[in-house]
Amino acid sequence: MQQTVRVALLGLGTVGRGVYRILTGNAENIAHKVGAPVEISRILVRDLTRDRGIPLDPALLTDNYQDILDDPEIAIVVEVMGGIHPALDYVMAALKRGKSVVTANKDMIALHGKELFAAAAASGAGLLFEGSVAGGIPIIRPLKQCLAANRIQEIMGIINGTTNYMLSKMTQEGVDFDRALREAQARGYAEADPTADVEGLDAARKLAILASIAFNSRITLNDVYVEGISKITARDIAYARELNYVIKLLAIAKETPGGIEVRVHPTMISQDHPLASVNDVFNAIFVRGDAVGDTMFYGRGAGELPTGSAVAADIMDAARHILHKVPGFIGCTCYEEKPIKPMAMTESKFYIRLMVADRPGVLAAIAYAFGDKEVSLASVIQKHTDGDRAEIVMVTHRVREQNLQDALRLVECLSSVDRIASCIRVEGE
Ligand SMILES: NC(=O)C1=CN([C@@H]2O[C@H](COP(=O)(O)OP(=O)(O)OC[C@H]3O[C@@H](n4cnc5c(N)ncnc54)[C@H](OP(=O)(O)O)[C@@H]3O)[C@@H](O)[C@H]2O)C=CC1
Ligand SMILES: N[C@@H](CC=O)C(=O)O
Ligand code: NA
Repeated sequence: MQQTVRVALLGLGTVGRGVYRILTGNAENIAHKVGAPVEISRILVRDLTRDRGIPLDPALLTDNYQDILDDPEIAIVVEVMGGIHPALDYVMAALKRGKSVVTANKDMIALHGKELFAAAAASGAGLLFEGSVAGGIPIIRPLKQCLAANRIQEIMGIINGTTNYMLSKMTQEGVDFDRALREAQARGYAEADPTADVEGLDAARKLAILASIAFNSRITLNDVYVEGISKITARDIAYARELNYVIKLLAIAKETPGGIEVRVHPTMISQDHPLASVNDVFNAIFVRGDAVGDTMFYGRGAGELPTGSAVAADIMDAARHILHKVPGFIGCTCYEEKPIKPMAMTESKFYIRLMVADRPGVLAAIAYAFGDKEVSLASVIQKHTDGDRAEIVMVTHRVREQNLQDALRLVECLSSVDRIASCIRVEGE
């Protein structure tokens, strides 16, 4: 067996603890597979005194990154602290010194991937980020390696564990939004600022990473249309059930003749759809390639050990590359510059819930406004509410986003319409 490969962790929170547990608990198995022992030599944290809840030699801890950067024995830096600064500065500095980097930080990869790949390529260091998308599910490596010979046509999936956990609890147990979020946070699924999860930004960052790899063209967060789940109500969940749908936060990326379509939004899908039964913290990603056809990746999308599993495997890969003195990792593959399709040009079916006056002619006026913008209705449900108000729920046929938004503007102006309570896209039929 060769000499020990030394690793430093930046961060010992949910993911850091998972990586620590796996590298120490499975040390012998890992050493055999790598061909050398892999050992954690240093761990950067903010608070040196906090009880970490794991058997840990306190001498491993430091609050000074220079201790890690200046240690020539440390070959791999594992960034699991999160955020952009100082994580980016630390990772850049490590790559420039020729230390390989493993990270689970999708914020950083989605925003600074290009310069990080350039720095890694310049020094010959590895840069691996399997944990950054869909936690424990292998998806970066399959796209970069196993499916590399394909032209990828479409990616569609559930890629945020927190919101999928929340929507599952809200749908199956009637748990309210705030409690569902608190539970997801207590389980270690949520980001430090959970707004990133509930407003869809975390999924959008992951989709930007996946789409960049899939379509060989740099896609950034700004290119992704994003809507989160904060406006989803118990009423919409109940209507979804009545219509044989379930609501999921879907991430969708497609290569179309009009450009690359990249969007994250709450979506109603049929209860028979394969993604409808993906619940709790589980994620699933459907990938269609021109040669392989349809593939599906499923597993836990967040949490200590599942994410630790992906990060630890990246560490093992980086360690093998170092031992065999080969760069090994696959760098930036964005060799094309493809246009992004404007959201207004995309097409979906829509579920729309309106609060209206309960009087004759209201439905006809609404149907006329939709017809005027070439939006045709597939079904309409009308229910009485208190007094003279009513609730109308409609599902449209497939329509261009621009037409739908134009029609909603007309509907909003009708004196008999109090408000548009919800508008949720319907996919997968
Ligand atoms: N949680 C999950 O399920 C998943 C998370 N990720 C990503 O992994 C990364 C880590 O997430 P997670 O483990 O949940 O985060 P946590 O908040 O649980 O842990 C962050 C750790 O980083 C340390 N840290 C943060 N900032 C600094 C700093 N400036 N200097 C030194 N140490 C610092 C903290 O130290 P201290 O403990 O002293 O405060 C803490 O140990 C993020 O990029 C996240 O997006 C990816 C996939 C899944
Ligand atoms: N907050 C993220 C963590 C994993 O990436 C999620 O909930 O999916
Ligand atoms: Na992953």
